[in-house]
Amino acid sequence: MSRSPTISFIGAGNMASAIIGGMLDSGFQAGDIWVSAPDDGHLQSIRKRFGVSVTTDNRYCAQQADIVVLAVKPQVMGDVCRDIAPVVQNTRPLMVSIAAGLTAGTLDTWLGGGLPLVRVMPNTPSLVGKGAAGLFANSQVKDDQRNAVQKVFESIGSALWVDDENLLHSVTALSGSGPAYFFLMLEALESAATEAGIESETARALAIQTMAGAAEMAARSEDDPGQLKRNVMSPGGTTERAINTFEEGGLRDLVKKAYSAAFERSREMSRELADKQ
Ligand SMILES: NC(=O)C1=CN([C@@H]2O[C@H](COP(=O)(O)OP(=O)(O)OC[C@H]3O[C@@H](n4cnc5c(N)ncnc54)[C@H](O)[C@@H]3O)[C@@H](O)[C@H]2O)C=CC1
Ligand SMILES: O=C(O)[C@@H]1CCC=N1
Repeated sequence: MSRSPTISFIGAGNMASAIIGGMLDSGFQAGDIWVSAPDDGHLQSIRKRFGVSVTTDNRYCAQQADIVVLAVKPQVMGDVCRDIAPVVQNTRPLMVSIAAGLTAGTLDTWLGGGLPLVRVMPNTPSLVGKGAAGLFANSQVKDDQRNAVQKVFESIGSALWVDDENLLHSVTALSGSGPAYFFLMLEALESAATEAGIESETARALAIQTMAGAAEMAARSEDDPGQLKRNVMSPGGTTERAINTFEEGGLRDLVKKAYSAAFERSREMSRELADKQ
């Protein structure tokens, strides 16, 4: 693929929008991108927002592409794959699935077998070029295809390959679902501060800047997060009180439980969805 690849997205929702928005910001061309979905608000909004080509015909969309990104909910993936299978068996693009839980083996069966397929677990901060994605390639994927998909996901954040597909359950529980964990923390902080009397806009701005600043420091610092935390905790001061409150309230156990719940749900989905569709 020496020219820019044509990339088709099947599905026009949150994650497709985040990836496309990030790609366009980093220099990919709207003219190289196709999107298909039922004629709903998603499809129209993606067309208006990004100027990409859209269609309600998944087969036509898939036919345009060197890379087909499957960006529908796992529950409808079986129908979508079986519908486009005759087309992609003929054109043989690189297939990329971003669905949680669905294994490369299940997808390959639905797509008629033998196609190069990469599973990616991305996340929504891809929209602002700060995504974190885990990638797994099946044995049909050639080096140039691996490089092409890496280029897409590196253009919107970091892209790390895993050799064992099972590790994608962990990636899902960590960085796939992870943005929501931090948004929850923002919500909770904002509401605590608002109840204590700060205007909600001010509270939100301070909380967001604090989270962004802490993340940037953790990324740049040679100290581990524990040390960075201790640097804020003046003995007998305010942070110490708050951190003790978190520890006594069992925050670490709660985080472990939430992580395991997401991990187990990812495994459960791979079994359930393979049987059902
Ligand atoms: N939202 C997130 O943070 C992440 C989502 N994912 C995965 O991305 C995939 C999409 O998730 P979201 O974007 O959040 O869902 P969404 O519900 O926002 O988008 C799904 C899209 O699929 C379209 N669609 C429904 N039926 C279709 C069909 N038969 N043919 C073509 N398009 C169809 C809908 O119109 C919609 O545009 C899921 O498989 C999910 O597991 C992966 C990582 C993160
Ligand atoms: O909640 C979900 O199932 C998807 C996968 C990771 C983030 N959203």
